[in-house]
Amino acid sequence: MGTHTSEATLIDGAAVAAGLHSELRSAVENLVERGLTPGLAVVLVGNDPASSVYVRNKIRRSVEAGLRSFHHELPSTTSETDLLSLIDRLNSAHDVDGILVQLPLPSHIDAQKVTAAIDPAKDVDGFHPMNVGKLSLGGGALVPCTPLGCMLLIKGVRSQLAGLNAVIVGRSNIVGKPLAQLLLRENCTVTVAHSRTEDLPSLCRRADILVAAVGQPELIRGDWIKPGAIVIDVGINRAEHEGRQKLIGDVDFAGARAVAGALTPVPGGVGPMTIACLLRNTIDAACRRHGVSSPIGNS
Ligand SMILES: Nc1nc2c(c(=O)[nH]1)N[C@@H](CN(C=O)c1ccc(C(=O)N[C@@H](CCC(=O)O)C(=O)O)cc1)CN2
Repeated sequence: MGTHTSEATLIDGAAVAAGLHSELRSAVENLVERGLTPGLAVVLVGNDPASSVYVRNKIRRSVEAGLRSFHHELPSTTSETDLLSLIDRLNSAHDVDGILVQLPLPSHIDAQKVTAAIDPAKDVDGFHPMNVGKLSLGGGALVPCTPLGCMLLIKGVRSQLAGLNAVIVGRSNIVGKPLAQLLLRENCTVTVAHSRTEDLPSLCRRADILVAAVGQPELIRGDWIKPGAIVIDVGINRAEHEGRQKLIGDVDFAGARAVAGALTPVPGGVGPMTIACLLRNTIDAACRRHGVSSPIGNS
């Protein structure tokens, strides 16, 4: 990536997401004129405070974009059977194109069973085994929203990624694993690191693209970063600072800023892209279900 001397460019995820939202609003307008109003059903079980905020924002953004929005808020005592029968009804509902069950679910409910019960064609989270398989085989999948958002941000910095070394710290089904598939598809050399990886700092120093999705505040230090690298911080860790709640990423922001070429902040980086990509997936799912050409570009 050449010699690096200046401070990293900040990747403004909030601004990119705002641009995407306005593109999606126009796309929905276009579809409504053609007789199709995409519908998104959002299901929240329990009252986890962060999940409640995310769900509220998903509903607000869906309504702003002109989508039909369906909202199901269930108590934390809801049985797995009752949740599965709601999913059954949503699978059969003609006006529902996308179904999202907010995670995490209460511990008495098997999240994998719930995910697998969603019609893969309506699985706008991209978590169903059918979509996971299609993503790894290379086509036609609904792609998980956070990794999709990461890719849009990375490609906004650099459109050709072939041959670059990408290191993802974190192997979750929601972020690390699907993002590895997306980066492989771009011909990156991908390494997925985790808690048992030996000498993580040295591995990270080899990364042209470094993604931190591990849920450990400021784990990635400035001196773990290759000069000029693209650094994507997916971490959202909540901490008390002078009596106030503060969000901290998985990357030491100040340290990284002095070394990286481009860097996402927390908040305002990857997070806002997640909801924008959810709406994008809902529009895609609606177009596919109804055999209508999608008005959204493929970037
Ligand atoms: N069914 C799903 N559950 C969860 C997902 C998901 O993609 N599907 N991802 C996360 C939570 N999430 C969306 O659901 C999400 C996380 C963060 C943000 C966001 O905008 N973050 C802001 C900060 C907001 C704050 O104050 O907390 C930012 O980073 O700037 C949006 C959505 C787990 N569950």
